[in-house]
Amino acid sequence: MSESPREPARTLELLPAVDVRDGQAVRLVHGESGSETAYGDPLQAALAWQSAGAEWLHLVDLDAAFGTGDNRARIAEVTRAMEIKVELSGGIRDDDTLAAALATGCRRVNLGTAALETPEWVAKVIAEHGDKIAVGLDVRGTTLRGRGWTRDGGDLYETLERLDAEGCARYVVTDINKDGTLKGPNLELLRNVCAATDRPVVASGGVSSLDDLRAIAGLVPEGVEGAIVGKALYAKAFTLEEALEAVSS
Ligand SMILES: O=C(O)c1ccccc1NCC(=O)[C@H](O)[C@H](O)COP(=O)(O)O
Repeated sequence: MSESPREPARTLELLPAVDVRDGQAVRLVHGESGSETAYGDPLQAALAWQSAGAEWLHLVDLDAAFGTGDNRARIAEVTRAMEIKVELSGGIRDDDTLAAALATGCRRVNLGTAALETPEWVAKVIAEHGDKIAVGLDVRGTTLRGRGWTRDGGDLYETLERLDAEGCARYVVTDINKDGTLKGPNLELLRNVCAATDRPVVASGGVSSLDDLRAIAGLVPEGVEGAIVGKALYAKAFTLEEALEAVSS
């Protein structure tokens, strides 16, 4: 085992996103319910990213995140069909939803609201499941947002310090103001989070170009491990093959 939770710097991992609402792959703007653009069958989207060479899939149950139902069966079907690693997000907040998520065979889950509202439970599952648990730090400014990003949930850096102390293995950091906008990632936020923790960070939200991915890849030595890419792939700003090539050196 390495002394630091961070592995030595290496190639940026790319996680194409499939966000599921009402059974369909969609993209939102700023994560806002009602701002959906639909992109069809989530399984077809996921299989396309896998065929294009992805090693990870970021799969989100938006209905579970918003409390408007769930896509549990669809999410399980997609996860089971994947040969690549899957990170599951959205509405995982208690023993039942965590057990259902892990039973799909996903590689890890991303907890958001629970880390803000039920910190004792999150500490317990971090202790039980180790690096199968990541925490999503979804922020506007430095204020965390939960319940599908609709409610304030405390200060980013105070929460990060607490989760670090509890042994959280990694963080998925999203600037909500950038998410789904194609306005570019918040590199300053990523740098600041990397400076505040020794755990790996997965960047999410706003990627619009190959240059954005190269800029995030430039933060690998500071602790960024991966980047989630949603809208840019669906909008065909670049292909996943081009993205993988751009971050491969
Ligand atoms: O991940 C969640 O739990 C979530 C909850 C509520 C709204 C959105 C949520 N996730 C969105 C994503 O993870 C996006 O797929 C990701 O940030 C990609 O963003 P972009 O590249 O800007 O499309």
